[in-house]
Amino acid sequence: MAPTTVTPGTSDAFKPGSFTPRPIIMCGPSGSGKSTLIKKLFAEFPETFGFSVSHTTRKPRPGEQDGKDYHFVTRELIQKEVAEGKFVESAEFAGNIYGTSFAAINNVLSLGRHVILDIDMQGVLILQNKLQSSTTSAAPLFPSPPLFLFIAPPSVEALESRLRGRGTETEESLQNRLSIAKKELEWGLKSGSVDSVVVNDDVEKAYVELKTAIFG
Ligand SMILES: Nc1ncnc2c1ncn2[C@@H]1O[C@H](COP(=O)(O)OP(=O)(O)OP(=O)(O)O)[C@@H](O)[C@H]1O
Repeated sequence: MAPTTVTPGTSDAFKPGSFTPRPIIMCGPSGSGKSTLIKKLFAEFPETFGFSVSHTTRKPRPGEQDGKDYHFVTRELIQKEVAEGKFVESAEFAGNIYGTSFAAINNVLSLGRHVILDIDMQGVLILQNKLQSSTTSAAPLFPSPPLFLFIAPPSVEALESRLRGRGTETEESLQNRLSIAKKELEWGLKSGSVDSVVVNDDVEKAYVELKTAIFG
């Protein structure tokens, strides 16, 4: 049987203005297919989803615009704002700091779009902790509750073969990703860790499950 698809014109659940925009947190082991699924969502629903603009301390490349491609900031500023709790997550990569601020996410939500975030398990745990502490505070972190989704590979063996097939990893980084993946799977598949788990065996089937998790 052909998989059911959410087709424009047959449902209002994805039309701008007819849903409450939420942060959608996608996590799952490296190679589980997060980018593949996110790309499909943006291609099918370009008006429904938005990207948050990240901050970085690296210098702009030719053609890059401040506030559009990135918020280009100094190391001092981002470190201060991270310490003040203004960032959902931040990380140092190749000598530069990158991060996603709550303000960047809320900007997308204020445009009436769901905002998709691809965050690793450590980042999700930190965010879930912050959300828990913020329930007692007057200022919530987001205007609507985030949806936590875990994208799982069908098996660790399939994950390994996909990562090898992608051809982006050295043997060392592959082994490192696999050992982190085992811990992430243990956490993600445990009841209560996330709102929904999507097992990415067949990509089209996983995509339908993802849309059901988001649009209901
Ligand atoms: N259902 C699937 N069946 C087979 N291959 C898949 C499937 N889904 C994704 N892939 C392939 O697996 C590889 C990893 O997918 P992808 O890059 O989307 O993972 P990711 O979770 O975004 O990884 P990372 O966190 O490292 O960015 C890619 O080469 C992709 O084309």
